Amino acid sequence: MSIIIKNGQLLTSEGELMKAELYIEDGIIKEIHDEITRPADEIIDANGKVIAPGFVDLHVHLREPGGEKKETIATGTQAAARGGFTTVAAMPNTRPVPDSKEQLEKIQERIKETAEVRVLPYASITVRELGQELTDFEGLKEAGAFAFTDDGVGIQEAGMMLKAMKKAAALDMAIVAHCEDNTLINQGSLHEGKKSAELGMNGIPSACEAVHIARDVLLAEAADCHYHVCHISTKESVRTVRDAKRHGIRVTAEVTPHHLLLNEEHITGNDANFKMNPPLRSKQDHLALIEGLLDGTIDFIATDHAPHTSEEKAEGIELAPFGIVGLETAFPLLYTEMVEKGILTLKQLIDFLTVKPAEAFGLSYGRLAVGGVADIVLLDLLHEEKIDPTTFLSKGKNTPFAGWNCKGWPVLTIASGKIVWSKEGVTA
Ligand SMILES: NC(=O)N[C@@H](CC(=O)O)C(=O)O
Ligand SMILES: [Zn+2]
Ligand SMILES: [Zn+2]
Repeated sequence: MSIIIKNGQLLTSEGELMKAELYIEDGIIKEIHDEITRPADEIIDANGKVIAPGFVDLHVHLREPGGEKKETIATGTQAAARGGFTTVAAMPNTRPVPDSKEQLEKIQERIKETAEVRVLPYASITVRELGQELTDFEGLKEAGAFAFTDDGVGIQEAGMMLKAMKKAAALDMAIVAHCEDNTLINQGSLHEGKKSAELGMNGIPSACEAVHIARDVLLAEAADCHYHVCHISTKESVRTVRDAKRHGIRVTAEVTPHHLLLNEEHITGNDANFKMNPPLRSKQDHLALIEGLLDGTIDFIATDHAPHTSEEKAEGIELAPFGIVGLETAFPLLYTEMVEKGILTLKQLIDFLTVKPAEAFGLSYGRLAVGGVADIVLLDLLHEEKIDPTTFLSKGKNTPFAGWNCKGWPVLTIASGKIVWSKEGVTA
């Protein structure tokens, strides 16, 4: 099976767009030139489109097994493909939790059978994510675990975290942390600040996240472990990661599109589509996250795609579960709100969604290179369209961005040399 992408535009390392054509065969990029004149089974006209590496999202919830009402590996990876993502790492807060070799092998089977794009499954740090007993790291690594995390809940005890980090370091694996101290949650559903006061709701203080990061960077230093911070959200957290990096500690961090684009002041009424963990923080936190991304403190962007049913989200802010979807809106939102507004360049944004997450975890994906795997997205930077959750391929429609007018829509996605999604009328 061979494909030629004609008349596209490629970003140079200097960030300039230049005309380019790609020849793909057997899942591999075989040629990149300004013009390619050889036959192929399929010809894609990319006139006016940017050719970028398929995006890499190292934080998604696919909900299978156990949460199939919210999402499945099939629907979640269809949503990924539509959003331009060709690699996603799936969180282990499923039922059952992938906390044994057997459970992870079952998930690998389902991925093989039903996934549209590459799925890297996380394994849990502790049995059933209960924080009491470490899982079988060796067995889970053998079964193909991407890294270890108890996402959804923080590791409460420093002693348990240190043990996990030492074991992970010995296996050259990363510990990926949802940073939340249970004694500081305060039964909150929003950030403790202006909005929680205004709505008369309990708030989650910034320290709830930052104390775990401060503790964990010291533990990572002691264990010489790669420690990764999920969905960083406060200015104190950014400061702590920045300081740890300065001291040579092996820490990386991700930020979500919603924390880059929103803060508590955007929350309208009692709408649970603004409820996620960590919560939307203050305007100052919001600005600190952008600054942290620009100065290299924060390594990359991950969506934390967290689908829930409409019934669950209709319960209002205090009762609904935490989480919003992100795969199908990440690029258009970030392009429109950050690139068009001059906060990031197009190259910076694409790097934060491709080569940066890949580099942080030593993955070979997220680059366009001859001899490399053909993971590609074509982007239409000019086409304007409003975000409409009813068109989502994800089962989750829970987004606070409905109705936002965006440019920069993915129009065709190729994963491992196979067209996995295309906008109507775009394929040859
Ligand atoms: N982010 C969220 O608000 N929710 C996530 C859990 C998590 O990422 O901590 C979920 O699983 O729904
Ligand atoms: Zn989390
Ligand atoms: Zn998550």
